[in-house]
Amino acid sequence: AGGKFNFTHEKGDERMKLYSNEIVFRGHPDKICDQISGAILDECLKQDKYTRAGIECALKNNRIYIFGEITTNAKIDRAEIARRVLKDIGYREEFQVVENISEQSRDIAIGVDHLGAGDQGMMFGYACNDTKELLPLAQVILIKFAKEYDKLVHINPDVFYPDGKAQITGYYDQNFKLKDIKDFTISYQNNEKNRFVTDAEIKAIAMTICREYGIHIQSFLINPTGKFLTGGPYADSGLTGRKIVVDAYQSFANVGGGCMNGKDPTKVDISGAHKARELAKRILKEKRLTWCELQLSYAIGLEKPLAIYIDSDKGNLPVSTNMIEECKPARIIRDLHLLEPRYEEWAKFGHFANEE
Ligand SMILES: Nc1ncnc2c1ncn2[C@@H]1O[C@H](COP(=O)(O)OP(=O)(O)OP(=O)(O)O)[C@@H](O)[C@H]1O
Ligand code: MET
Repeated sequence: AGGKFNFTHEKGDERMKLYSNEIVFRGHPDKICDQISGAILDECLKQDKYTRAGIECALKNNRIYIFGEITTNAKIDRAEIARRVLKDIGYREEFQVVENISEQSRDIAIGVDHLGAGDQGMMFGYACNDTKELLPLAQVILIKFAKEYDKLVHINPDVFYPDGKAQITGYYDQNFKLKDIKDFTISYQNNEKNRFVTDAEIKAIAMTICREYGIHIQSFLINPTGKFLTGGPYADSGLTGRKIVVDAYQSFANVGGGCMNGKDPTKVDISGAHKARELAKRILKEKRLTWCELQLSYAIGLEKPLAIYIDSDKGNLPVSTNMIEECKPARIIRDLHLLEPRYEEWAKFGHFANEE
């Protein structure tokens, strides 16, 4: 097992290196915006598979702003969708919605209508043999933890509130294999009535998940300010696309910079990223690699990717002509079924958290 980081140790130096990764919970303000963007896109795609959308949200206190570009024949109530998402996450307040949407620029549409990429940009895909999910172990642990926390919020909403996040600072050996966790940092919003009991419940969840992988947690840092009662958009405003690292590989791979949420798949920020992940997994298995990282790049309006770069523990790997064909946006959309309405789901715990 291992990852793309290969720590060189001095001869006889057995010390482990420390590396960290993080996740945010479904009720984190930025993640709320990601899920609303995804949910609006899903509703549009259900009714009109030719929908073009770049939907962004901002959230502060009880007001949600929805803006961006949507060209669709779908008849949807965006405000209602936003309120439904907030309720599903566990927010019980009334939210005001402000909208400002226009159609996609005709100048952009010309290129996309001719099957060209919806934007320029770089997208990275990554896979490693740490886990059966082909993701780094510390990432898998945090995804499982965030999913368990989400269950707690729904089972016991008067005690556990939706906002929060978690971070692992792990000890890694020279093959970049997670050996143990130095600090499991957890910030969870709660009613602050019985922290002794609720902290114990939270710790038990983390320990149970880690035990499955033979990982020991040396120390917990729980709500390190001492208190986390005020949360959600009352403590921190939210924006779509501000958690792009959580959405992808939680710091274990490079980041292209584009957001994957609220964008229809003619936009390569979403389709290119999912294709890069699929190719990384495929190449990893075919070539029995420890890790594989792939970069795709596109120009707006052009069909073929400008370049594909494949890196791995066995060095750079060649790119086939077939691979370039596969990476044309229309092929990706068809092959990966990207017109299915799964975008809200993908925004919840990261885009690669629910792969079959
Ligand atoms: N017709 C056009 N042709 C080429 N470039 C355009 C066209 N119209 C707009 N642009 C440029 O593309 C930019 C959009 O790129 P940007 O990377 O900000 O997109 P995004 O997908 O909304 O955001 P992010 O990548 O941060 O998630 C616009 O701000 C503008 O500079
Ligand atoms: N928001 C734009 C759209 O709707 C995409 C980014 S600008 C190239 O197409």
